[in-house]
Amino acid sequence: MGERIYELEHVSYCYKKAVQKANDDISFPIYKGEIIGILGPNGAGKTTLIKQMMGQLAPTSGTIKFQGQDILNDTKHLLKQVAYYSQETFALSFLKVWESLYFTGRLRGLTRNEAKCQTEGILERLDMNEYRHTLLKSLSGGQRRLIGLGTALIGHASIMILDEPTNELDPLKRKLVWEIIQEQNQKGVTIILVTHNILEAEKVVHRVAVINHGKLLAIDHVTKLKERVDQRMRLEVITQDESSLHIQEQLGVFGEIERMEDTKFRILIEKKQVASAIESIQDDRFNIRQFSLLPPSLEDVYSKIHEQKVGEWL
Ligand SMILES: Nc1ncnc2c1ncn2[C@@H]1O[C@H](COP(=O)(O)OP(=O)(O)OP(=O)(O)O)[C@@H](O)[C@H]1O
Repeated sequence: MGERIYELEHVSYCYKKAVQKANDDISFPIYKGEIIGILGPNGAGKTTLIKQMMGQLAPTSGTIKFQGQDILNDTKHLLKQVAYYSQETFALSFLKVWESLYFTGRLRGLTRNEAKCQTEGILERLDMNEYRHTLLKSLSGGQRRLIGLGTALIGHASIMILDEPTNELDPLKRKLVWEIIQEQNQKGVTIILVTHNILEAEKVVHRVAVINHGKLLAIDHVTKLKERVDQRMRLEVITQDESSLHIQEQLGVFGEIERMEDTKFRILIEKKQVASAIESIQDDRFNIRQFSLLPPSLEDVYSKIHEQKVGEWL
């Protein structure tokens, strides 16, 4: 699997006065050059884990090694190599957009010229040139997030930790961010990504770690995880309003059916029956407005993992 950049060994964290641990005995490695997604519901412990990986919180127990050394022994070494995109950008609120990028670059050791040049490149790439003199606090939530990503990009760190980089972004900006993440990875940057956007993340991440209630529930390559869920194809159909009342029974003959919304159904179909099912549903009596055929997805994996007992997917 290659060089281990991070090694988490039995990492736990308990906030003062908290009843439950925010992280509970988490162990896994992160490899050089990968994009690893850390998934889990609200309050699962993802941000706490990342703050520990940045040396901002010391584990209550367990160890986090960065390039073989306990990170708490040398956080300066870590900070030179890891760019962290946090959900909180308060510290930069009173800077202008260009200043937030330029000074972050200077803090990462860039010369004036390098910082200036990279600031220009990033403003261009993020399509934020027209806001260069605006204070960060006066930007919209999504625009602030983009500049937050910009501050992670400047200085060419070899590892990027991104906490919810697509939150609050419109579809085109989300697409841009996923493209930038892939571009960075192709240049050799290791990317650790926290996101709730499983559908979109699936297209870029190599491995995922799923956590809930502070515990690691699963960690593996996306393809390996997908092999462990129901392999039937998902045929999703949207019917015309008037036919939807009886349609469930009729469509049910093709496979296991689930009503997702009033006129939207999902049928699990054996691969060999897909062709005949698609031909049949086009008959007028089904009144189908739209259909799509999907293989098992990371979202299916995610749902399944949460239905099962802790430890069953490890
Ligand atoms: N500063 C804090 N003091 C006390 N408890 C905290 C603090 N920050 C987080 N917690 C608690 O720790 C647990 C994990 O929180 P964390 O922010 O790590 O979750 P998360 O997975 O990042 O959630 P989200 O997806 O909502 O951002 C939660 O129960 C949360 O209430």
